Parts: sequence; C-alpha cells; structure tokens
Amino acid sequence: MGNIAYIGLGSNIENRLENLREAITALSIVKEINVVNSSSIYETDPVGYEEQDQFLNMVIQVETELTPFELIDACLEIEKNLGRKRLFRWGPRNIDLDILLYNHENIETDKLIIPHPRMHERAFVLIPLLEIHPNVSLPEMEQPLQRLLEAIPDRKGVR
Ligand SMILES: Nc1nc2nc(S)n(CCO)c2c(=O)[nH]1
Repeated sequence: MGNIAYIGLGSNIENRLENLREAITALSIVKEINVVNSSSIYETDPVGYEEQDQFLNMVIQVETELTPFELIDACLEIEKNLGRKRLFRWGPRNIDLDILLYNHENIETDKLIIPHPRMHERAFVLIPLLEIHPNVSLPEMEQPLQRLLEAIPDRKGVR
C-alpha cells in the first residue's frame, strides 16, 4: 500500500454515529484504501460557529495507493454519496472528511492543503489524532503535536 494518511471525520446532524460508521465503511470499500486504525469517538463543542449542535469527531489512519489528490476526490465522492448537507460554511453538516496528514508531506494547492491548515489549533482533531499517533509531528514543526495540545486550554470542549 505504501502511503499513510490520517483523516478527520465529523458529524453534527442526523444520526451522527451512523454517519461516521457509513463514511468509514465507504472508505474501506475503496480497494486502494485500507483503514488500519481508528480513534475513539469524541463529543465536541462546535468551533468556528457556536450556534449549532455538538459534533462527534474521530480520526482514522489509512494506508493507501492513492495520491493525495485521488484521496481527497474519494473523500468528496463519499461525502456526496452520503448526501452531504452543509447549509453554510462552518455550519452544521452530516459528514465531514478532512485529510489531516499524508506521509510527511507538505502539499499546498488551491484544491488541497496538507497538513490541514487548522488542525494544530483544533482540539477536536489533535486529541483523537494523538490517541492513535502519540508522537506525531507536523512536517514543518519540530515540536511534536502533543506540546501544541498542552497549549490549548481545557481541551476545548472535547469529551
Ligand atoms: N467540534 C467541531 N467543530 C467544528 N467546526 C467545524 S466547521 N467543523 C467541521 C470540520 O471542519 C467542526 C468539527 O468537526 N467539530
């Protein structure tokens, strides 16, 4: 398989748990994607736009033959097939798949930015990611992400 990627999942409308489960099933059905690890599921306070319901968030580790661009296309396809509903940017959504990391690569295009540009400030990403990858560090940051998490007050409403 070769490449290792970390994908953040989130849902805060409808049957959130079912939405996450269906997304993981859809990913593992793709023959070039092998889901090798998954974090616990966390209930988290919405950030970015507070007037919405709690999210369920988690992070999975995949091995994949796909390039980063093929992987994001597969994620977008899955969101579409699960009937992704997003009323407005930052608003409630039934499923969200974000590629957080792909190997140790930095990718910056208008279609794809990896590492995910906001992951280092999001406890709802860092906590599940560190659960399955404790000493992860970002390509351009020497210090491990664990240190960054210590800088985020009171785990930012991640339970
Ligand atoms: N807790 C929490 N807040 C969020 N705000 C946005 S936007 N999102 C969507 C992910 O970008 C989330 C999320 O997944 N979890």
